[in-house]
Amino acid sequence: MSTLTKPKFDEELTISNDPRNNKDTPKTTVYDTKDLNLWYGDTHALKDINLSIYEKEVTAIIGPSGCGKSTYLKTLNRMVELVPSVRTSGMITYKGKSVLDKSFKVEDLRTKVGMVFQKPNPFPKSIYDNIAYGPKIHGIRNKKTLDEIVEKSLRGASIWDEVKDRLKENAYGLSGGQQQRICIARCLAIEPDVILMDEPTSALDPKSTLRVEELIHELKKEYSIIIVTHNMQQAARISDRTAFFLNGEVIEFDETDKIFTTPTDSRTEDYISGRFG
Ligand SMILES: Nc1ncnc2c1ncn2[C@@H]1O[C@H](COP(=O)(O)OP(=O)(O)OP(=O)(O)O)[C@@H](O)[C@H]1O
Repeated sequence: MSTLTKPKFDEELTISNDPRNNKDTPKTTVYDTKDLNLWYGDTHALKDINLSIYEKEVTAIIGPSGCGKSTYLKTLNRMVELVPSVRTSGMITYKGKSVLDKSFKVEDLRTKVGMVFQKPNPFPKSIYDNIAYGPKIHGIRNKKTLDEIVEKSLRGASIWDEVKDRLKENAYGLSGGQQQRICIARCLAIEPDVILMDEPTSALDPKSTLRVEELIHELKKEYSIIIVTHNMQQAARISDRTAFFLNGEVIEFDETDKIFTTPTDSRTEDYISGRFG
């Protein structure tokens, strides 16, 4: 069987006392998905999805094109509602609250759940204003508070040192990799619990990809991260758990090491060893 080994970041070797590494410690879930189905008109895009997303972990979603990865991610923050033909059944809870229930205000959900997209999409504004935008919308006007949020968010996204002397410059003047970290900083500025990432490095060069992967590894100390990726080495490198989607179904969901070394389902094995997809 061809499998991928999971290279360790240096730091992982030093956190063996972390209670999250103790298999006997019950983990807290942020999202629970039960029997979720989703249709775009007649297209049955998600079928009986059951998944738990654990706090302060990186969960990777892998699978071939069109298997429903992005749809699932966009269901978690209700972006999928923007498509008029969408229908759902089943249940998603975020910290016990029913996400798909219309009484859960989408604005409240989005202050807790940030999203980073495949293509870096900074606003055509200064670096500073990109980060301050969300907090301003939430009513923060005090310049000193905004300055602090901007610095903290840019530091959190590992880009402060690169941009601290050019905060008034347009974010479009940055490289693609820097723009993506600005988008991550913009997401951190609203102090979310969860960060959804839809192929966040697929438009980046290998060096920028590594920076973002290292950043994700840092961010999971504070945030729960769900990442859709086509890059199986990336999933193996950075995630704690992996869900393998195929034709709208979750075929297997387990600890990443298990998925990439001893998968239970032969379809998972075929996919991770490159036999299809
Ligand atoms: N807005 C939409 N309207 C109708 N069908 C859609 C829409 N978006 C996605 N679909 C369909 O839903 C299914 C799942 O698509 P989705 O984009 O979630 O897959 P994916 O696994 O993220 O694919 P990729 O890896 O190519 O991004 C596909 O059959 C797709 O054609």
